[in-house]
Amino acid sequence: MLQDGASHRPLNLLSTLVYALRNVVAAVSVAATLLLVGWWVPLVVVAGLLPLLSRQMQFYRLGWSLFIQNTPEAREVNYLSRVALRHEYAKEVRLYGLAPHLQREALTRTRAYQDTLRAQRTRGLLALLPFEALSLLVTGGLFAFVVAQAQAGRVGAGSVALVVTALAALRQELSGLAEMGSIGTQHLSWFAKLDAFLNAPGGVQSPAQPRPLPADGTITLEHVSFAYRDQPPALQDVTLTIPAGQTVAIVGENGAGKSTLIKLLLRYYDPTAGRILIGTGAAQTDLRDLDLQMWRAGVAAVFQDFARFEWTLRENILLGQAQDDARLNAAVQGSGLNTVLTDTRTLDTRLGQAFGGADLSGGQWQKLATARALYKGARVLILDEPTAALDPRSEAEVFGTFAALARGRTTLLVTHRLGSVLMADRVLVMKAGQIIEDGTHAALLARGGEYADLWALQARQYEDQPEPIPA
Ligand SMILES: Nc1ncnc2c1ncn2[C@@H]1O[C@H](COP(=O)(O)OP(=O)(O)OP(=O)(O)O)[C@@H](O)[C@H]1O
Repeated sequence: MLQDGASHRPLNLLSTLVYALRNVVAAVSVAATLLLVGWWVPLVVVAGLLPLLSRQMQFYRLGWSLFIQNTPEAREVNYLSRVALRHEYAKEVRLYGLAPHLQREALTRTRAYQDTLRAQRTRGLLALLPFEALSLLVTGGLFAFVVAQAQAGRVGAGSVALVVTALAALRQELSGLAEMGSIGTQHLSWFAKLDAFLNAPGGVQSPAQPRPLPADGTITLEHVSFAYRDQPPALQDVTLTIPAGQTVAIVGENGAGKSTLIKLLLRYYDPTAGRILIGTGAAQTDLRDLDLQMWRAGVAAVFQDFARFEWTLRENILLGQAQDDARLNAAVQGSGLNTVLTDTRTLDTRLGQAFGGADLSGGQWQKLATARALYKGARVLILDEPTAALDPRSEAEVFGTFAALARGRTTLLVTHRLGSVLMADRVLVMKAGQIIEDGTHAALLARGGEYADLWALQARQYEDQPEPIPA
């Protein structure tokens, strides 16, 4: 609603004010004309119109409240049309023959909304009728009075014509004023909503007086818990220290809380309880006390659901930073993106269908996202399933690069492919929001716990005779 209004509300508010001013000036001059017949005449006209005007304002207000009530419904319809039209849904929309269903749903919802709107408008208009009749009665009475005066020779025929015109004009101007008043109020309500939105508390904020970034990048979690809004905890009482420069693999079943832990480290959310500290000793600082942009500038990541910017490959890597040829070359080689480049697909090829550009395969996009993270050259590297879309050869090559890249940086690797865990100094096993095992690959295998089970399960899948999956 705010986005839609932004293109026209500010200008419309201004023109509404101008129209309202014009209505006031016109109404005052017409009322002055009527004074010629009698000082009480404009007063009677206004008194006869007031109930109608107040009803009209109510009617316009009703339109606004219906608009607000139906915003969620309008959003549903918008979403349905996005699903029907956007590229990322197209394969499944076609395969499952979704288009007629989407169309039906959108039509049903739009019709329901329009039916409510029509019924409310009809009721509102009918409610105006008695007030309309009252004002006509007053105007008619005045007209009869002026005609009687003319017959008695107290006013001329010209005055009768003047009064008839003035009565109609005054009615029109006052009605216009009521309409402008209501429309103006709607614009102001929109501004009030915009203001509330812009000043809404929530989300993470950078502190007003940030503390300096500690030189040592050790990360400590102290009794950290976190729950998404209205959800059960995704992390529960996690306590952990990751010394600067360590490479840590985080494994565990779906929904265990691995990505949530990463989101907290990037400060997309703050812990619901406990705290995250950066540095060691006296310099140790709560993550919430650091400048947000400064902290994030020191972190590079390849996300599970990395962004596919529909720009050139080069722009996808630089993301607005100045180009450093040596770094760019290292990022292209290190990510395996060099294998994606051809005579016709260079770093300056535009990607994405929106602009008629070329498209990449899932794995090629992933290499591009990796090149972006490598180019950033941060002191913390986060890899959340960074090779999920890569073929085995590319995966092996990219892991070779990661191992080299991880040297000297704190690296967190979230993965389900346990083979890739071997590059890590340490493995954390998560389950139901908690860290249930913590140690080196060898130590965890020797322990014979969850990690050893997962390892054995995955190893069996590569054997010639895998065990049957239990029913
Ligand atoms: N944005 C969100 N809003 C609400 N709940 C969420 C959100 N993101 C994740 N969750 C929930 O939080 C829990 C932990 O999810 P998380 O994504 O951290 O798991 P994960 O270990 O990374 O899983 P996977 O291996 O499937 O990627 C899950 O129960 C999930 O449903």
